[in-house]
Amino acid sequence: MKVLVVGSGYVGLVTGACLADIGVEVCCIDIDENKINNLNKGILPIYEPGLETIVKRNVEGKRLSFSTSLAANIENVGAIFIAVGTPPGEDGSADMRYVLAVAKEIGNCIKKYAVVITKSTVPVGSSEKVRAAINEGLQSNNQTTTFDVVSNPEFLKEGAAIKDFMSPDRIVVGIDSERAKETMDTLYKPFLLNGYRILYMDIPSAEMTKYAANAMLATRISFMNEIANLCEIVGANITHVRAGIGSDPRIGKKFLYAGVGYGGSCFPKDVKALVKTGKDNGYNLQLLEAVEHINDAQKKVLFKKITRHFDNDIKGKTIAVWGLSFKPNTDDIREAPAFVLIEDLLKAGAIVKVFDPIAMQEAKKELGEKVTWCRDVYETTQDAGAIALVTEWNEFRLPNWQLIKANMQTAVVFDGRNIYDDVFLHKAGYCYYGIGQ
Ligand SMILES: NC(=O)C1=CN([C@@H]2O[C@H](COP(=O)(O)OP(=O)(O)OC[C@H]3O[C@@H](n4cnc5c(N)ncnc54)[C@H](O)[C@@H]3O)[C@@H](O)[C@H]2O)C=CC1
Ligand SMILES: O=C(O)[C@H]1O[C@H](OP(=O)(O)OP(=O)(O)OC[C@H]2O[C@@H](n3ccc(=O)[nH]c3=O)[C@H](O)[C@@H]2O)[C@H](O)[C@@H](O)[C@@H]1O
Repeated sequence: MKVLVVGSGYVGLVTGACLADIGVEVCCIDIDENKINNLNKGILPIYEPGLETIVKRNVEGKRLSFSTSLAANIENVGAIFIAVGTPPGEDGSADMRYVLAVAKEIGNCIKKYAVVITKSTVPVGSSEKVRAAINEGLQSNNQTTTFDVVSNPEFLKEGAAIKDFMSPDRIVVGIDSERAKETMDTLYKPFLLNGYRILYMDIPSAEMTKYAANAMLATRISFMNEIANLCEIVGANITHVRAGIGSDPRIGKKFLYAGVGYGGSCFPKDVKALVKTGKDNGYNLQLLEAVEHINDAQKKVLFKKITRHFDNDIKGKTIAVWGLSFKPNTDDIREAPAFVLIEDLLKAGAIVKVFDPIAMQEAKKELGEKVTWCRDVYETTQDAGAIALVTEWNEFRLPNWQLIKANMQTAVVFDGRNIYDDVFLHKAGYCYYGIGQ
């Protein structure tokens, strides 16, 4: 089957590359000419472990191509994935403009039955809007081509996207036609070697499942951050508490790490969008409003600890910030907690030296000359009064603490992800602050 993937960002590229890798003929479309030109030269717009190899293999195998034109590539296509962005609008709702523009374009040029699959994260009711936009395109061209719409939200995590796509826990498919189900079975069954995990359901339930999943995960994180903050006040340790509650299988071990708040392109925007969907329907999602407020406050926790340690005077002090991406193994800096910390440090008059193994190029676009860009963690600590660990990259886990201490004016570590052993660092002569301990 020939497939189009519209939107060659994170989700579009991973979807296109993974489908090509099982033998499907895929063309990835994007309106960003620069992105497509680069992809045609083998330059990827994102850093994602393993993706470059798969893209290269399938381009060479002539199963994967890139283009700016949907119309020029639509002939004999059996399925079209819509994987464009749905950023937050000013009122927090998901901005559907890009999805609907693609739907209309599909209506303008589709000549043969195809299944139109929404992979972008979209609010309940959006698939009907997609259907209407395709029909609008068809009518304005006096066409009567038949098509089906399907909701197929994506659950991949950045940094582990290939594994998540190739070996998914589940594939959620919202559907209202048997013919479309055949297409979805054909495309997805090859990925389900370890059992049958396509969950078919009605379209609104599939759309809601995506938001409910992200909102649940965000809730767990805010919950743990609140408990961590209370642990600090009452003298408990969140690391022990996490182990204690996580070993109950009803709770589970994953996604219980307290830290500096969740970031990324999805949790913040999807929680906001779900709250807005509630409001639009006369329902106040109080829990999720609290989840968002707690997260905003948590992004300020390291700054508060730093200023408290230095008696509210960090003017002229150098602070070494380790990690800029919103989590390790990605260069994505969207809503990354590091930027909230850096802005607060700069406002308070601190000198900020930063290092990230992958995200520096992206971060430079945001921060310009406001901070000192360093080649490694050691350079950040030259004359520094403190280290603030924000992103838990592997290479930050066991640096040469002796060397670092010799560089620093005062040996203080603020560990925003609880990756260091406080006893070990105390012995090494450091003053250590974690989260919730
Ligand atoms: N990034 C992630 O890890 C995940 C994202 N999602 C959802 O998937 C959707 C896409 O997210 P990302 O891939 O991160 O976005 P992105 O911003 O990386 O990529 C979107 C791409 O769509 C292109 N585009 C916009 N309008 C277009 C049009 N009319 N025709 C062709 N291309 C067009 C843009 O140029 C851009 O390259 C969002 O709804 C997001 O919530 C879902 C799961 C994971
Ligand atoms: O809809 C999406 O886009 C995706 O959003 C998240 O994936 P992602 O944003 O890539 O990253 P996560 O690994 O979920 O981390 C999100 C944030 O939560 C933080 N986090 C995560 C786990 C934890 O225990 N504690 C914690 O603070 C991370 O540091 C990061 O800032 C979901 O995990 C994916 O399933 C979903 O498909």
